Amino acid sequence: MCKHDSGQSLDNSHASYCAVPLPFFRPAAIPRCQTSPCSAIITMSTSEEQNLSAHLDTIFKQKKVLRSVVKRDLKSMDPPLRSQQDEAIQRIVLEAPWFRACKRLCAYISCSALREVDTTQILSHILQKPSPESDLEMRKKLYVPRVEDKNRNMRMLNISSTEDLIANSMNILEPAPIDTGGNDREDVLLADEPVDLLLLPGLAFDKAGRRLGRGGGYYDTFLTRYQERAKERNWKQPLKIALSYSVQILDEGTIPRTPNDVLVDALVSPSGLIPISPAALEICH
Ligand SMILES: Nc1nc2c(c(=O)[nH]1)N(C=O)[C@@H](CNc1ccc(C(=O)N[C@@H](CCC(=O)O)C(=O)O)cc1)CN2
Ligand SMILES: Nc1ncnc2c1ncn2[C@@H]1O[C@H](COP(=O)(O)OP(=O)(O)OP(=O)(O)O)[C@@H](O)[C@H]1O
Repeated sequence: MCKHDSGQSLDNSHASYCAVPLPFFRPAAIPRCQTSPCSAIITMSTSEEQNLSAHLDTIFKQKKVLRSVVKRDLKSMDPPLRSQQDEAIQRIVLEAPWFRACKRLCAYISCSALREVDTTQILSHILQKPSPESDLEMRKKLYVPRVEDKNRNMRMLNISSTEDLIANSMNILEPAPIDTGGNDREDVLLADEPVDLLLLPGLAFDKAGRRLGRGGGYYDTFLTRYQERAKERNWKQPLKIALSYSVQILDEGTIPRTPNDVLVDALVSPSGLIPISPAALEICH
């Protein structure tokens, strides 16, 4: 479990769930994890189930409203300011000791139509062809997202070149499941070695680690699965670092949260790294 410097719990099962507390809502009755067997059988009466479902509906509606507000703000961002922030964020990542030291990572392929923080320079840096004198040890292994279906299933597959990418139906570049040699690409959830770092996209964030995604549940599902695997194998948990324009950082308490929402460890904004969890505070020292 992570603790804020304020002492607030960052454990996904214990932190507060939503912006608007509802008196009938009983967090203890919520299944903690829907992707792995639960240790306790939770029984709810029909009326409790109805209350829970109504409560979750309210949160999803609040998220939907917030998404449209943030999308509007992103749309009205001045293009030169956006480029300046894209540059600053990528420079901060590329120069950071936690990025330089990382050996394996998952990162998103930014989509300009979605007005996401650009990752082009970060990806080019990782994928650049090694010169004869460059140290092979310095190379990083990169995994990028591939949406498998509309049921929250997303895999992170290994690529070694941007030529491995093709646009999907949402016009986001992603890898084909088979490489040019006819082999299955390595799936990070099946890999024998852990990743150190996850660079995450999102629509909005706060300084308590909350993250508002695009509503597909892909990232929260993937993060839960990966963290379970790391726990089973006694691996160090990777740092979850989200890249955010200034306008995407909202006041604490504004982003509604359900039990499935995974908190991030830190944000990179144009003004620098914003550490949130103890693991992130550690990398600052
Ligand atoms: N660059 C990038 N890759 C990613 C994600 C992402 O957020 N960014 N994903 C993260 O999950 C997954 C894809 N999920 C996506 C979910 C929604 C939309 C999208 O276009 N949403 C529209 C709204 C569509 C609607 O409401 O019907 C939008 O946000 O404007 C795109 C990707 C995997 N790859
Ligand atoms: N770990 C999970 N297990 C089961 N369902 C999940 C999980 N994570 C999210 N979901 C479901 O996915 C749907 C979308 O969730 P939500 O609106 O919170 O997505 P999001 O956080 O915006 O998207 P993303 O996770 O892709 O960034 C919801 O129905 C939610 O209950």
